[in-house]
Amino acid sequence: MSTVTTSLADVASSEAALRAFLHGLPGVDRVGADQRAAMLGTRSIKTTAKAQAIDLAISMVDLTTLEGADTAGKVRAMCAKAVRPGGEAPSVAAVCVYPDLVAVAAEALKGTGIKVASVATGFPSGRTSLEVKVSDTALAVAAGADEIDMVIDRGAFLSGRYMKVYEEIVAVKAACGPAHLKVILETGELVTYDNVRRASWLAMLAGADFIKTSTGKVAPAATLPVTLIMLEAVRDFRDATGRQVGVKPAGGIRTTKDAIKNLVLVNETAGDDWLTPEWFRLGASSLLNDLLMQREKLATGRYAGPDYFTLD
Ligand SMILES: O=C[C@H](O)COP(=O)(O)O
Repeated sequence: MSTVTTSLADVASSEAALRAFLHGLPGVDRVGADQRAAMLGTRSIKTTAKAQAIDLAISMVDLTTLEGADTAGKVRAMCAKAVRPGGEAPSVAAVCVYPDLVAVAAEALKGTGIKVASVATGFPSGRTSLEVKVSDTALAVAAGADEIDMVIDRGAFLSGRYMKVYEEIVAVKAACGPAHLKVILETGELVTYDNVRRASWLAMLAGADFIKTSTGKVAPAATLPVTLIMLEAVRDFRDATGRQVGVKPAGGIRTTKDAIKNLVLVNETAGDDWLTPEWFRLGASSLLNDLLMQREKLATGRYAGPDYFTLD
């Protein structure tokens, strides 16, 4: 049952209306969120369910490299891994790179069905003009990006200039054209859980197709309580508007245990409508290796040799 009952039609008609709506959202019970996330994180699952969960998690991975030292060769190698991770494992959902490497990834993934995601809008700080953000986005889409992972203006958000944040998301969404837009809230900088809920709603009201926790450059990144709050937000947003929005925790998700905790959180919070790569992604640079290692262990009873793929 949605916790939001006001009409959303005029919510963004003015700064005052937007502020009133966002500050009118129910407050987040911090202790409750931490406790619920911790409790869900303790859920164990049966072996067969674990094998299925591992393959589902693999299919949800946005395999990511976002380093200044990235090269075309590294991206091509990562794309090969994305297509055939190993054994009978499924392909990942997407490859996520910087804008200047989108063309390399698009070429490498042509015809595979794996999406090309590009960060944009002055990632990771976002500290640049809207003109540059829109241009950054348009160039990434023109180079072949199917998805854009943008960052919000955290300075504007934290100083209560919500309309600036809203209007930037609207402008970047327009520049995306056919590409899907993931909006990175950088929750590690938002200070409170109430701000995570507000930023989630702000991004969805502005047209986000996905809301994403983090750039992976700020700690803490994808914590379970934050992901829980964002899953509650997309659930309530769909109840209120009928539109489904995806969730992507990213940053610091390293182990199969982390991944399965996230899947339990999705199922128990938003429901199984989100338990697909279309509506839930795991943004990670090294998680895939552990998923493959645990997959091998489940299948053969032993860990494979040291020839696992590393992005480093
Ligand atoms: O968007 C994805 C993140 O940058 C990946 O973070 P990670 O390197 O901690 O897995």
